Amino acid sequence: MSESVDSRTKTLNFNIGVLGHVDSGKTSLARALSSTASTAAFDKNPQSRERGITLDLGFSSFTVDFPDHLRDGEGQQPYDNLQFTLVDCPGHASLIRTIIGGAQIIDLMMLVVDVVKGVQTQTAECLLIGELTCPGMVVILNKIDLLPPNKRQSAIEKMTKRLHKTLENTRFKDCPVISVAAKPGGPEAPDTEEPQGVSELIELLKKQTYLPKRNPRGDLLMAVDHCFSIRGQGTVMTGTILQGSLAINDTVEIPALKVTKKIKSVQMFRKPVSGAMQGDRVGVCVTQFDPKLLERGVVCTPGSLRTLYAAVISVRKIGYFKGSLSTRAKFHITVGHETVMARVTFFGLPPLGASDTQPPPTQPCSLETPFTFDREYFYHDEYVSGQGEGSSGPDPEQWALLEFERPVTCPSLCLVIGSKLDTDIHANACRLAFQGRLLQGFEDKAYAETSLPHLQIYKTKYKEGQVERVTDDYTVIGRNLFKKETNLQLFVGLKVTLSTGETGVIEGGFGQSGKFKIRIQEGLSPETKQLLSSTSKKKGKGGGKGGNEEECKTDSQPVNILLHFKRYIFDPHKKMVQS
Ligand SMILES: Nc1nc2c(ncn2[C@@H]2O[C@H](COP(=O)(O)OP(=O)(O)OP(=O)(O)O)[C@@H](O)[C@H]2O)c(=O)[nH]1
Repeated sequence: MSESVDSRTKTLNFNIGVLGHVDSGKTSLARALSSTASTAAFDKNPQSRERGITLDLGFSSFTVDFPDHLRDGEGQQPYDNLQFTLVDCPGHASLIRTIIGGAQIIDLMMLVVDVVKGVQTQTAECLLIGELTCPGMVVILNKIDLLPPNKRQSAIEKMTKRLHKTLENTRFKDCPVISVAAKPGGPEAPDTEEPQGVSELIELLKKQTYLPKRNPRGDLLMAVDHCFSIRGQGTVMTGTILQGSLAINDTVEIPALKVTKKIKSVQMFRKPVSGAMQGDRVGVCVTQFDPKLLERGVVCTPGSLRTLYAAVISVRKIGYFKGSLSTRAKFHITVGHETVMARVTFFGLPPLGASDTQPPPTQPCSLETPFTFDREYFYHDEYVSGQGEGSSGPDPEQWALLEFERPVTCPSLCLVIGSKLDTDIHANACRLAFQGRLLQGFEDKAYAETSLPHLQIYKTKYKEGQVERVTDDYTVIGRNLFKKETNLQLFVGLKVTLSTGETGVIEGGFGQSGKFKIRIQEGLSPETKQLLSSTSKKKGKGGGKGGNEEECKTDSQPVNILLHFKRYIFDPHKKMVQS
């Protein structure tokens, strides 16, 4: 390792996400906390300043002494100091895609709540995103200067209690709540006005810091959030290394542009370094390309990411989502760092007793072993289970097939969030619908024919009709099972059961009105014949092959016909199989 890398490894970089409802004071707080601003910190985007809201992720950092509790057993500290990188996420509801992307690179989340307004819609969504993506959280009650001094303490205590109640059923039920005034006096106040509670907050953040797992090995994956060019030098991409490491002279791929580039230099918070690894926030200068082509995206080891047209994911419903998860419906799918529309087919194993032909999968899904589907699975019409509050990890019982509207580039096993972003943002409703992990991706456009030969998703259907009349001891005519327009050919050969116990096989249609002929293999029992003839018996005019035999026509339909079959929702071979 070179000297500069050695000196770099002495600083632990810890990423803190700043999330919360619009205008809760996230940017003000990041500004109050930070000493060193990176390229995009503090709403430098001119449009952002014009609109007074954060439009993109902002990054800034400050360095503190290495916390005592992170020293090893002998009192040695593995790093010289601790650098907090703040990832200021936009609060506006329309920017939720950016928030989800930002949340995936953080080690700790600061949830900023306006102490006067309490938990608002986006506060709740951010809390949920934090639950899905982030190991720890600190709640910041901001704008305490707006509370009258004589009631301040009691108001803070009341709000803290309320928040703990909100967090009761989440992973963050014991998380600390601290109050501050990031910008006392608001926008009109002079910058000389000192923020309140910020040094206490820094102490709290130090206490909450843990040694994040950083692994320099494996393929490189870097989330790029900004891109610009430097005349005469090249194009700089800034972002966070999510996986692996990089070094000067490495060749990296930019999958969105389908190009590879050589790394010319690397910087961490304006200091040149020769390399960086997982968890580090870097600026990487590569050989020139037009920065406008890559506003956001990923950079990786050449060939390590796949472009997927479809995927199978583990899936769990988000308890706060009030809408229905209808299968074959379209959802916004955030997969890795991209959000695209996809058609979603939910499926799971058959409920116990529903089928005796479906053994459980030999290889339950896990984060380590990609899942392969080698048998048929039961299909759920409407996905209803998983009432938990968005806890992470795959649900071994339920999956979904995603068919993307445009191909996505992502790492395997990455987080997937399904949402209904077209829901009215003023509707005060949670838009995040389900979460999961990507288990199997399909790179082939014609995946249904080639890549998914074994995945069949079906639905068990029950239909009930009635015997209309008997034509002979071995044949009855049924009705009310199919519509006039149903293609009866699809049902020929399927087994039916009569409510009197006999079994039969659908032989074909009878006439034009959806009636059908059933062959009773063992023949009708005398009791059934009696039943069918007793209700209302008319002398037939003869018909069918047994034209000379007695024909019975019933008016009150005493004998029902039960048909139980599998209808395939997804089947590359498009066949219909009876269970
Ligand atoms: N009185 C008072 N006003 C504050 C405080 N902190 C922030 N503000 C004001 O609240 C408004 C919003 O602050 P920002 O920091 O832009 O809020 P934000 O959460 O980053 O906003 P978005 O990123 O657009 O969601 C600004 O007018 C700030 O001056 C505070 O502690 N007290």
